[in-house]
Amino acid sequence: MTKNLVVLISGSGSNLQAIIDATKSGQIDGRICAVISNKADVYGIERAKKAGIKTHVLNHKAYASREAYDQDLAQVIETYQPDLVILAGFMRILTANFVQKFVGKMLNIHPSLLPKYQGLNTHQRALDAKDTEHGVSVHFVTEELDGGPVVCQACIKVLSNDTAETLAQRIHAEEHIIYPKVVEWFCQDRLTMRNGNAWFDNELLPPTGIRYAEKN
Ligand SMILES: Nc1nc2c(c(=O)[nH]1)N[C@@H](CN(C=O)c1ccc(C(=O)N[C@@H](CCC(=O)O)C(=O)O)cc1)CN2
Ligand SMILES: NCC(=O)N[C@@H]1O[C@H](COP(=O)([O-])[O-])[C@@H](O)[C@H]1O
Repeated sequence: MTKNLVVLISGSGSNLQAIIDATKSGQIDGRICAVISNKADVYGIERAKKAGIKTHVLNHKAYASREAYDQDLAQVIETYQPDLVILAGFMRILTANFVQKFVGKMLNIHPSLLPKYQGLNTHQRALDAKDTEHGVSVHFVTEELDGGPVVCQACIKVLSNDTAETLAQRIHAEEHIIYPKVVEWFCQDRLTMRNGNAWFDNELLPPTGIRYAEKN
């Protein structure tokens, strides 16, 4: 059964575009019912409009508290009765009350090999630590920031001349492959979150999830 998807963004929306393309190609058996951004004038909104997808802008700066924002955000999302909420570069920390409404059906993509480098500025942190490998993780969202069970990771080698920008470019390429793939699995009912763990085809996934092919 085609799943209802709602995508949350804050910026360029290249991961949104990858998921739009994957729904249009039939890779993902899902329909993006709405795209919601916490920032106006971001290219991700243009991408959604070009694809004929309903858009909402909920500016967090217009709210007195994170709780108040999250209450309105949840209300908008729930009107679409989503089977899956997809955070695609959504840059707001979500409250426990919000997460509880969607736990087990909310995914995030994070630009590090979790549990390394939860939070922000992951590429520079990997360079500063002189890591030889870096990568991206797709995980279920829980109250703990970037601490939810990992579903899938893609790994890249860090090159001697890499900068945060060149790492981000190469990580983006991996993101645009693994995020649509994970959403595809969820829409096939192959992926679940149970008791704080991620399960794939009824097998418990390891803490680092499924490792996508090693890439340079
Ligand atoms: N409760 C949760 N909320 C969110 C999760 C999560 O796992 N649990 N994932 C993040 C996504 N994310 C990293 O992948 C992330 C997003 C935003 C921040 C952050 O520090 N945001 C600041 C504002 C930063 C800004 O506006 O540039 C904030 O919210 O005050 C850290 C990590 C999404 N939410
Ligand atoms: N902490 C969350 C975070 O940093 N997410 C990162 O934001 C970018 C969004 O790009 P996009 O808007 O082009 O999809 C992506 O690289 C994603 O991993």
